[in-house]
Amino acid sequence: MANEATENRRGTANVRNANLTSSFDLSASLDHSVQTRIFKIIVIGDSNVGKTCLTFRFTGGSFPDKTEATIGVDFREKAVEIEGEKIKVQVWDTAGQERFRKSMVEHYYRNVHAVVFVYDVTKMASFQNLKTWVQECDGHRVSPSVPRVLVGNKCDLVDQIQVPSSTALKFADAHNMLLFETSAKDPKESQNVDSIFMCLACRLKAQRSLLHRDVMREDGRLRLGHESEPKSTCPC
Ligand SMILES: Nc1nc2c(ncn2[C@@H]2O[C@H](COP(=O)(O)OP(=O)(O)OP(=O)(O)O)[C@@H](O)[C@H]2O)c(=O)[nH]1
Repeated sequence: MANEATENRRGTANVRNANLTSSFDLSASLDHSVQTRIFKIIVIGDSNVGKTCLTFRFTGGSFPDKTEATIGVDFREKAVEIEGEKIKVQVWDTAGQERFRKSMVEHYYRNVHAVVFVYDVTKMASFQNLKTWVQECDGHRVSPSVPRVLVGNKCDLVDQIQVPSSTALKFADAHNMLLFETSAKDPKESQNVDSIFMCLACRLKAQRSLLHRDVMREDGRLRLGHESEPKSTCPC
């Protein structure tokens, strides 16, 4: 069971597909002072799509009254508990504007564990630009096996939606991503926003357990014990 340590809420994701690859290289950072693993998740996409608001909603549980364009990067962290393990989810809210990201891009992608691509469902251009964001990510040698999710934000603006779910789903499928359609603004969507990050955290934890088990298999000694580990209960 995946519990959020700070709020004890569970989210059910508005997930539109589920075909992520199941193995990837994960070497989560460790906060040595408290022996807590840290998962680094970066959030990228055009300026104004709502990256800051989504990260705020997840880490602080609210929608900010006012935001300004992110310069460089903002870090936000949230302590969560997954199957009894305390984990820090470290969210890197990156700048969408080119002039505010130039000097930081290398840092965004270094040792990243998961990537969240965001577009604005009311701005077709922000969806079309996703291919550029994917190229940038690939160009920084982020392994294709690092989990990626696609988030269509601002679903509360129902009368202004320009990007049909079916179109977004095709893109997500083609790029091996889960698709979430949600709103950082609508409080009713709060659990869905949480689910984006909790889903990734659960996958990262599960993948790491798999790697551990595989290592044990190679030396043969703990094989049976690890095969009987409980399976992950990832919300997606
Ligand atoms: N209606 C609605 N507005 C939103 C939502 N999320 C964000 N906004 C608004 O969209 C604008 C941009 O939000 P930000 O979170 O600052 O966007 P960003 O992607 O971080 O922008 P950069 O920092 O420039 O990359 C702000 O005016 C927010 O209030 C949402 O879910 N619904």
